[in-house]
Amino acid sequence: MADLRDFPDQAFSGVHHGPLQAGEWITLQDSKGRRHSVKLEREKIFHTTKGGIAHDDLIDGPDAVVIKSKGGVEYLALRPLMADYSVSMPRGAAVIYPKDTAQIVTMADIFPGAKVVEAGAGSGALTTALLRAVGVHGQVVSFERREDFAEVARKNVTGFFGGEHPAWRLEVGDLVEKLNETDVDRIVLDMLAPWECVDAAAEALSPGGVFCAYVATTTQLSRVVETLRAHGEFTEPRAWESLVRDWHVEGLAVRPGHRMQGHTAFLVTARRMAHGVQAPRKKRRPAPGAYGDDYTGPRRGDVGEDVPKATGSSATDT
Ligand SMILES: C[S@@+](CC[C@H](N)C(=O)[O-])C[C@H]1O[C@@H](n2cnc3c(N)ncnc32)[C@H](O)[C@@H]1O
Repeated sequence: MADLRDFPDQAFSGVHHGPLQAGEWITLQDSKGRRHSVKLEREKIFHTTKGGIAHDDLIDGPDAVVIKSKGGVEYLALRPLMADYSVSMPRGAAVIYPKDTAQIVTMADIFPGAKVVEAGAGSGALTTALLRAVGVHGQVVSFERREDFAEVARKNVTGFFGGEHPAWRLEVGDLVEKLNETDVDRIVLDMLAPWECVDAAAEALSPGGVFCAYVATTTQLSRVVETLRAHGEFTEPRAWESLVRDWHVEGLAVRPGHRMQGHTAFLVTARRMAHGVQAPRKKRRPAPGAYGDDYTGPRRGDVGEDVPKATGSSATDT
């Protein structure tokens, strides 16, 4: 095995320099912003409605050029950034989009040299970002229970880094059954039922380690948060979502774009307490609709110091 100290800083960053090479993926973008991912191959033609573009006209030339199709239409030819690659690569399972990947890398505090566990690997979009963040001196162990998806992830991740990333191990199987790592710094879960993995995650995480789940629906969100609370040895979970809106900026016409990246999923993070140490919990009122027969405390709509007065007249406010 190679000595990791021999790797230069940019080894396995997925960033290429120098002339475009046969076998590389590039993005061709037309004047309307439509993008096409193209794998450069000798003697191949990229066909457009306005004539073809010969791959050979790009191979051995510089990155970031304008190339014309035979019919005279201009295309911008660029090496893709990681964010471009992750949304255009072949998919098995749905991928995490760059807006959420960015949140995960920062808010789950993925750092160079970290030991990270991830499930499920799906198509490998998040895996790519995790590997880039931990670098060659870190470790990412990805679990994927579907063999066909694991294969897609393997191809996408090695395709991006131009070879097997030395910090990556992909395990085919269920995280709950196969996870036997310890001293894990961060665990990131993107799956249907992350609450089923809370005990296994707690066993694997170091004190202070970060648990992060990405869930699409409010019912999943509620279940994972309540499971973390019930476990006891996690700090109070934090839940949020991010919405991204581009702006149109042209002369005096400066306004929000008409479309935005709205809901994709919620993120939940919590820190692992030391083994045997319970996190202090704020006293909570039962959620509306959860009053038991023997409950005599304040109810929504009561006026009290800690109970906001109900406004409006929805059915749950009565
Ligand atoms: C939405 S996909 C993950 C996509 C991935 N994060 C990406 O960015 O490409 C969810 C994946 O989790 C896998 N999965 C669900 N539960 C799992 C478990 N307990 N252990 C391992 N993989 C699991 C599913 O097979 C599926 O491929």
